[in-house]
Amino acid sequence: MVALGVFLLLFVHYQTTKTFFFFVSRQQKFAKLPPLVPYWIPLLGSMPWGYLWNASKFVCSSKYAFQSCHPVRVRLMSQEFYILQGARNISTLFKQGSLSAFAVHGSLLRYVFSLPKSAAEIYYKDDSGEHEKPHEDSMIESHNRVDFLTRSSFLKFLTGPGLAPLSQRFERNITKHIVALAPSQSWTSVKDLMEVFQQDVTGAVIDAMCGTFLLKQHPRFLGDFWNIDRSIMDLFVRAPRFMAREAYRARDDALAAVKAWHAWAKNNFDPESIGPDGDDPYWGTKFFRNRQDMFLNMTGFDADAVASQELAFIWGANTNAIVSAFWVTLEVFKNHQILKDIREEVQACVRADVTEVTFDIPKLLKQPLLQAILSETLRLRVNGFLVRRPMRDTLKIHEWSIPKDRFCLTSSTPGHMDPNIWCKGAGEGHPVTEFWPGRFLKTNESTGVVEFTLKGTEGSWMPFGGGTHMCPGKVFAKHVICLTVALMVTKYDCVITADEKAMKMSTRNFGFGTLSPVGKVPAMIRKRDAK
Ligand code: HEM
Repeated sequence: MVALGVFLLLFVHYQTTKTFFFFVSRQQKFAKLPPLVPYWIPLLGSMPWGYLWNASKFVCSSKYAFQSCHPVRVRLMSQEFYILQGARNISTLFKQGSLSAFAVHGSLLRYVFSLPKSAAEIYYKDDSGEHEKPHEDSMIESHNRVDFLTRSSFLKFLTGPGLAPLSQRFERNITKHIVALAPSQSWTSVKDLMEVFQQDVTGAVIDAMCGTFLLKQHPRFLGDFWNIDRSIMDLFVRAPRFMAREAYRARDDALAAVKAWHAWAKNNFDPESIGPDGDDPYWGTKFFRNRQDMFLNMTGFDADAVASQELAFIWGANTNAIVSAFWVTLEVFKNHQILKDIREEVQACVRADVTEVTFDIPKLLKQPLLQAILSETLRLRVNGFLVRRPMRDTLKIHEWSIPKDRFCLTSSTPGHMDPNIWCKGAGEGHPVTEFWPGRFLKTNESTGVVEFTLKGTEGSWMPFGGGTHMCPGKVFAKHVICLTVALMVTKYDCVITADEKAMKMSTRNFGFGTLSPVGKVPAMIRKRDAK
C-alpha cells in the first residue's frame, strides 16, 4: 500500500515536470530559459541510469535530453547543467566567444594527470579570455593567462611553423617502425594489431615530439601510457586507490618519467644544439622547451605541475590519433575492394626517387577515398562529450538563453549516428551503424571525378570538436593516420584473424574520444613484393 502511494506521488511529480517541459518548449517568448528535463524523484533529479548501462544507446535515444531539438536544462541532485544538441544549435554554440572549455580539461588535468591544486587554481581564476587582448575588466596578470597562453602554444606548434619539422621527424620514425614489423614474405602472426599501434605508432609520435630520451630511459613509459588510457574513467571519477591500483601506479610512474626527462633536458641542454627549425634533441621541440618557462612563471606551478601538463598533452596527442589509425587500418584490410582502391591511391603518391618508400604527403592527404575512410572511421569511433561554460554573458542559442557560468554539455554521438544526416541520398540503404565511406564522396558533375566532401555535415560531424577550443592537432592527426595506413598497405598484406566480437567497440571510455576494441585483434602479416 505504502509502495503504491509512493509510486503515485512520484508519478504525479513526473507528470507535472513533463507538463512544464512541454509548456516551456512551446512558449513563443524570445530568450527563454530552456525547459527542465522531466524527472521522477524530487531530490535526485534526472539520474542517468540508462547511461550507466549503455552510454551510446542512452545518448542516441534519450528523448528529452540528447535527442531534443532545443537546449534543455538537467537537474542532477544539487547541480543544474544544460544539454545542447542538433546541428543548428551546435553550429551556433561554436560561433560564440568567451566559452571556457576548462570544466573538462581542469578535471582531466587535476584528477587524471594529478595537477597540483595550487596550479589548478590558476585555471579557475583565469577570466581573461582566449584572445590576445584580455577582457577589459579582468585583473589576471599576463603571465597567469593560462587559457590564452596554453592555447597559443598549441596553435604555434600544431598549426604554425612547428608542424613541418614535427611531421618530418614522425615520417622518418614511422617508416623505420613499420618497415621493421615483419621480416619476410612468409606470414608472421601478430598477437594484437592494436598493440602494434600502441607501441610502434605511439613510439614514433613521442620520439618526434619529445626527443628520444623519454622512451629510451623509460622503456615502460608506453605500457604505462596505455594503462592510464584504459583506466581514464577510474582516474577521472577519482576511484579509490585500492580499486584502481595499477592505474594510479602507471600514472605516477609516467609522471615521474616525464619529470626525469625535464630535469635531464634542463641539466644537459646546449643552446648550440638548436637546429634551423628551432627544435633541439633535449626537449625534442621548441614547444616543450618554451613551455617550461611559460608554466614556471605562473603562480602555483612547480616541476610536478609542468610534468602533469606535459603528460596530459602527450596523452591528448596520442590517444585519439593512434586508436583511429588502428580502426582505419582495420577497415582497409577487412575489405578487399577498399584495400585495392586504397593501394591505387597510395601508389599514386609514392616517390620514386628514393630507396625506402616515401610519399608525396600533400598529395596523399588529399586522396578522396583515404579522406573518406578516415572521416567515416571518426564518425563511427569517436564518441566525445564537449563541455563549455559561458564566462562573460548569457549564452544565446537562437530563442534560448543559458545563464552565465552554467555548464553546457554536447555530445558528438547523436550527430554522428543521425540517420537523417547520413542515410539520405546516396547513403540510403546504408544504416548509420555500417562503415560506408561513400557518405563522404560525391561525383563532380562537370568532370565526372569522385571527390571528398564534408558539405552538409556542419554541426553533425564533429570528431575534433569546434569553436575556439577545436582540436589544434587535427592536421597532425590526419598526417599520422594517413601515413601509417599508407605504409601498412604498401609494405604488407594483412589478414585479420580476430572474431567479430573482439572487434566491437568498448564503451568503457565513452565520452573521452575514440573508443578502442573490446578484445585483442590478432592478425597475420607478410611483406609484400612492393618497394
Ligand atoms: C583522430 C585524432 C584526434 C581527435 C578525434 C581529437 C579530438 C579532440 C577533441 C574532440 C577535442 C576537444 C575539442 C573541443 O572541446 O571542441 C580535442 C582537443 C585537443 N586536442 Fe585533439 N584530437 C585528435 C588528435 C590530436 C592530436 C594528434 C593532438 C596533438 C598533437 C591533439 C591535441 C589536442 C589539444 C592540445 C586539445 C585541447 C585544445 C584546447 O583546449 O584548446 N589532438 N581533440
